[in-house]
Amino acid sequence: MVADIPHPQIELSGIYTAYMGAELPVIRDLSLNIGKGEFVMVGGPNGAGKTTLLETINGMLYITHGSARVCGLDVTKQGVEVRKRTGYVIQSFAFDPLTPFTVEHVVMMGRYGILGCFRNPSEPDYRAAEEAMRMLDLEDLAEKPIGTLSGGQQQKVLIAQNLAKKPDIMLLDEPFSNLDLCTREFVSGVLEDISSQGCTVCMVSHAFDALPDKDLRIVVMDEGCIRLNTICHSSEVEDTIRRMTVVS
Ligand SMILES: Nc1ncnc2c1ncn2[C@@H]1O[C@H](COP(=O)(O)OP(=O)(O)OP(=O)(O)O)[C@@H](O)[C@H]1O
Repeated sequence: MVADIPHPQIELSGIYTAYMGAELPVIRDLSLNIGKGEFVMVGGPNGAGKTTLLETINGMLYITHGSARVCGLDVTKQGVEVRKRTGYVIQSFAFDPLTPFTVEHVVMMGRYGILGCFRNPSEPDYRAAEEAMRMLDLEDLAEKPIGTLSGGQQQKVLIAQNLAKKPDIMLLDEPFSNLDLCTREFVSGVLEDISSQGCTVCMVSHAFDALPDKDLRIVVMDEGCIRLNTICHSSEVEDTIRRMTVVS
């Protein structure tokens, strides 16, 4: 276990999270503190509750017991505010080939949640969207219809969309799943940059070959609980997670 964080940005204490209509909670008595700007890898076997953890932090799921504070906000009461400050790249999303939006439209959608209803984007919104596209090297694709892009290109657009929000926390569910090694390294570098600028990065991933060359927090889950919460160098992440998830 790792030392306490004096002012955690994500503060979960004894939480239980249930899906609507489900008899039992998926996450059970889970406590986790994450500090501002940390780079966190969440691992564990299929069905361990990793996505459920991200969606709990984001205020998308029903927390039946315990306390959850994110950016100083009570997740159960201020979920909308939490989501304005949080980017969330969901797992394996693919656009319909006929989706009528271009890449720049889709990236700009990242601004609409914080803009509010019936307000047109203004200069700072266009700037944020352009910067996000530049960071992900998408400028040449800006006017292409999103549905005509490859899976990996669409994945980069979704990351850019969330970066355009300028989030305090970036949650990513298997962001590397469609990416080749070179692109994984590139995206990992972008995530490392935003984390060193103070954005907390919390990533679920089964791919360990393109992590930033530094110490990361590793959270290993199983059956809705945290089995390990430690800090180790990225080169040790795969072994650490493998040791914890080996079938006995
Ligand atoms: N919408 C839902 N309604 C009810 N139960 C759900 C729902 N989504 C997930 N679950 C259940 O919650 C548990 C944890 O699922 P979750 O998607 O969080 O796992 P995971 O660790 O992200 O798995 P994977 O690595 O396969 O993506 C599973 O038992 C799953 O069946």
